[in-house]
Amino acid sequence: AYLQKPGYHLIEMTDWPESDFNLGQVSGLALDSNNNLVIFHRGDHKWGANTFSNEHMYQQKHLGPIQQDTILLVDPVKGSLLHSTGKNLFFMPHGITTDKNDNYWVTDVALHQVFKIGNSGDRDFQVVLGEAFQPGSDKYHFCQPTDVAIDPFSGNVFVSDGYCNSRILKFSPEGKFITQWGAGSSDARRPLQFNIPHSLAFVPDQGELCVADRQNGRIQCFVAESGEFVKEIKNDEFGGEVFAVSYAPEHGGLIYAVNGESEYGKLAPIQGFVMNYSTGVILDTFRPDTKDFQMPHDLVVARDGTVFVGDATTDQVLKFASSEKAEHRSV
Ligand SMILES: O=C(N[C@@H](O)C(=O)O)c1ccccc1
Repeated sequence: AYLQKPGYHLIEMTDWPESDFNLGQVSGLALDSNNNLVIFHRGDHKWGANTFSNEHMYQQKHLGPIQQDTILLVDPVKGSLLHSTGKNLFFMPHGITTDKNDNYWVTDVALHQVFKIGNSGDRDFQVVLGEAFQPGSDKYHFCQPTDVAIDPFSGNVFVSDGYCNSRILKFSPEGKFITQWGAGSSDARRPLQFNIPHSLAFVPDQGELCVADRQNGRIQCFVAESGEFVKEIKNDEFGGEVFAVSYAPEHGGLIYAVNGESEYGKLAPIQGFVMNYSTGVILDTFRPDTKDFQMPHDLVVARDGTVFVGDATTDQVLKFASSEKAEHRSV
């Protein structure tokens, strides 16, 4: 019940991490079944204005795949490196999640593909969806897919597709197409319209899937089984763009989000939000202690309530804990 107590507030743990991970652009974060932190980053590859053609074709194949390990497993308390993998596999990492066997499911916006890989990083992908470097919008092609979420009960796989397709697809655990929903538009009033579905969060206690509808500056939630629209969560404090969303079942259900700088300029401070899932009411906002967020790109919430945020411009992962907990720490 720490949330209801006055004085609850997430503050940055400025002494975390203890190690320097030499991160590139941090695109995705996940947690494994031990609540270890998984970081998906781009090494020396950067997504800039000329990285893709107007037809969404990746322009830097000649650079080859990223030579650094792109998937890091990190101790959430100390911030020490436990394991790293994923070198020579990816060109432009984006989203990452884990399934109940701690396999990694990732998206690569340059490859326009989704992969399931074992956490030992063995090169043999267990599932590959999409055609390498080939954007498309049928059941077998994506266009800059942004994230993956797994239903822990059925093992079904959800893909947010993406920068240039504006839809959600659902696959079986083995990667067999089941269904899809959504359409593209910047019409921020109508349900099922997306303008960059950018991040996914599965809500296990409701059997729902929430989507950060980035350029529409809102979160849309759906029945995971059918894709039926359930609700929209939108707050003026989002300022026009919502980059990432994460869910925690504690305290009746909390949904977390980070916003982004709107294309119309900085309409609101860039920060994290803690919201009551059923009402959408903001319970807390949080931002770094000293340096501002630049492009908070993904976030995850650990079982103990600590929050990790990956920033794709400062190339950092920041850790936040409730001030009460932090006070215990400082004693
Ligand atoms: O949004 C962009 N990138 C981030 O989301 C990301 O790096 O994933 C982007 C869009 C156009 C050009 C360059 C970058």
